[in-house]
Amino acid sequence: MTAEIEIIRPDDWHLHLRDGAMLKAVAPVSAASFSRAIVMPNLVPPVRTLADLRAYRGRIEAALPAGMSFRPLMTLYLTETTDPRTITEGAGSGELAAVKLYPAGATTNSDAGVKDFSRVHGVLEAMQKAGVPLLVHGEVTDPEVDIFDREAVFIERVLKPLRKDFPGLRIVMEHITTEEGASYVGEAGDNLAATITPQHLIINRTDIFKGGIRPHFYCLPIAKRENHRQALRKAATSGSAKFFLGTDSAPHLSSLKECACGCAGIFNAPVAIPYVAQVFDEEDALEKLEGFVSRNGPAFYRLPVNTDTIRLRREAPDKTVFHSVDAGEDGLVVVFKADQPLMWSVVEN
Ligand SMILES: NC(=O)N[C@@H](CC(=O)O)C(=O)O
Ligand SMILES: [Zn+2]
Ligand SMILES: [Zn+2]
Repeated sequence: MTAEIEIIRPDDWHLHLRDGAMLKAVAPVSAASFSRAIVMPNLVPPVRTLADLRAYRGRIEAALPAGMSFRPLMTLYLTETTDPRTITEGAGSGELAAVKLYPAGATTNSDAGVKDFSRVHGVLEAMQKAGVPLLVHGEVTDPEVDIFDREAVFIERVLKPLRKDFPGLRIVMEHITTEEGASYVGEAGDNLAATITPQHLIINRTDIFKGGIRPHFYCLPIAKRENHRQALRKAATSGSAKFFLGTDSAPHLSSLKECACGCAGIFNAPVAIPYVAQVFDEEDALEKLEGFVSRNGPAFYRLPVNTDTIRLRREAPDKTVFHSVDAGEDGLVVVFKADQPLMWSVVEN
């Protein structure tokens, strides 16, 4: 049955735009659906200084088609040598939206991340004071810890002690994938929130191996068992303002995913909103969709909600399918669930 809803234009609170030809290919795709995005700093080399951040913001703006309004919210990559004065200055000028913590080696392009947390205490203090959110890739890197347990162990070993040492620090646990993550965030105070991706609401770990290995379902943190997917759906549709959409759209060339040692990252920018709408529809929670995609994120980041709206339509099933985006000479980026018909689509206003 056809249905149509109108919601405030969404934002994406966790996005990888990359650089160069890839940036030019993917930035317009995100800008078509989202008004703003928190842009991840894991370039090679990472975005470490305010000069890096300004230059990268300029390249993003240059990659957007004329007349397309899209505001990149810029982040810095936390390293053991980040200068606390950078935080104070970036927060003061309004250029710095957040700082990203990657435990060294946890995920794609995280080699410059933090190994010894005692070395970033000064920076975290400056962030706490200035109210700058810390965004965490919440997985331990201890090779002894099973990949499916790394998020739950991170909460115990890193997040709990960190929150004790910095009770006023505002933290977003990025791309949560577990029951433990959802309940820890759900029960915590107002200064802890979480992003949830479309893929973790849709696939579980069995899907990664259905009929053969599916490289385009591989991202980090890796999808977990079905009970975890259910817990994430419950959290996202609960109406709690602590959970909001971060697509973690993370484009990699298909040649680097469909190979013997494929990279982690799912590219979902063209289909993120249709899939999230489908999830909320399946959960009978369409009235909560606007909170999750358009209201809870700005509330946490202390920004106004967007003033324009988008319309979403359910057709049964919609004929729209997305296969890939052309990243120039280097090749293609395959879209999440490529070639599958979408149940929902964004219609022009
Ligand atoms: N999610 C991923 O699997 N990959 C991301 C990094 C990240 O968000 O951890 C990437 O940059 O490719
Ligand atoms: Zn991550
Ligand atoms: Zn990411």
